[in-house]
Amino acid sequence: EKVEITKEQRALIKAILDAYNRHQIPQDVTKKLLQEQYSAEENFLLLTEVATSQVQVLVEFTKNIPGFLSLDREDQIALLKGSAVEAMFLRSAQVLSKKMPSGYTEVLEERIRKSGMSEEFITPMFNFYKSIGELHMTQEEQALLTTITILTPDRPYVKSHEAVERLQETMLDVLRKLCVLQHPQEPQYFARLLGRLTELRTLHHYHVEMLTSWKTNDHKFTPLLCEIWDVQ
Ligand SMILES: CC(C)c1onc(-c2c(Cl)cccc2Cl)c1COc1ccc(-c2ccc3[nH]c(C(=O)O)cc3c2)cc1
Repeated sequence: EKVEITKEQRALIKAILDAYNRHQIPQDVTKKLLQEQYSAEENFLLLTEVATSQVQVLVEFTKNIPGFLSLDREDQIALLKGSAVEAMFLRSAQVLSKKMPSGYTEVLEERIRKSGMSEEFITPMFNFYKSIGELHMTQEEQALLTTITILTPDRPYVKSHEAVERLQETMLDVLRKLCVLQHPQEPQYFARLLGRLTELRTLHHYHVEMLTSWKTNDHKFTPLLCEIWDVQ
C-alpha cells in the first residue's frame, strides 16, 4: 500500500534530527583522540573522557525527544541509565563507519582495541561496528534508531511501561515508513535495523563484564560514568 509520512511525523523527524545534530561532543575532546600518544592507560583515559562527554551529549539529546520530558522523572533517569551504553555503541559505530581524511576513524579504532579490554569483547564489538557500517544508514535513521533504543520500555526500574511503549511505537512507525521510502529496493531494511537493536542488547551484557574487568585492574571512571553505570 502507499506509505505516506504525515505532517506530524515529518515534524517529529525534523525535531529529532535537529537535536541529534545539535548535540555533538566538543572538538577539543575529539581532537585529543588524534594527538595524545598511545598506551593502554592513555587510551583508556581518552576513551573515558570521550564517553563522559558523550553521556552529557546524550542527556541533552534525550531532553529534546518529543514527549520524553512528560514521562515520569524517575523513568527518565531509568531510561537514560539503561540505554547509555547502547546509545554509545550506536554513536561510536556511526563515527567509525565514516571514513574521515584525518585518519580519525583508524585512531579511534586503535585506541578502543588497545584500551585494556579483553579480546573476547573486541571481536563482537567490531563485528557490530562492521554490521552498522554495511547498513549505510541515513542521518534520520541513525537519530531515530538511537531514539528507539533510549525509549526501550523494559529497562530496569521503569514504572510506566505503557507510556514509554507508546512513545517508542510512535518512533518505530516513523522509522518503518522512512525505511520503506528511503530503501525501496530493500524491503527487509527496517527488519535489519531492528536486528541491530537485538545485537546491542548482547553488547550491553558484554559491557557489564568489560567494566568489571577494568575495575579489577584498578581502572578509574569519572563520577558521571560511575553514576550512570552503577560502578564503584
Ligand atoms: C569509559 C570508556 C573506557 C568506555 O567504556 N566503554 C566504552 C564503550 C566502548 Cl569502548 C565502545 C562502545 C560503547 C562504549 Cl560505552 C567506552 C568508550 O566509549 C566511547 C568511545 C567513543 C565514543 C565516541 C567517539 C568519537 C565520537 N565522535 C563523536 C561526534 O559527535 O563527532 C561522538 C563520539 C563518540 C563514545 C563512547
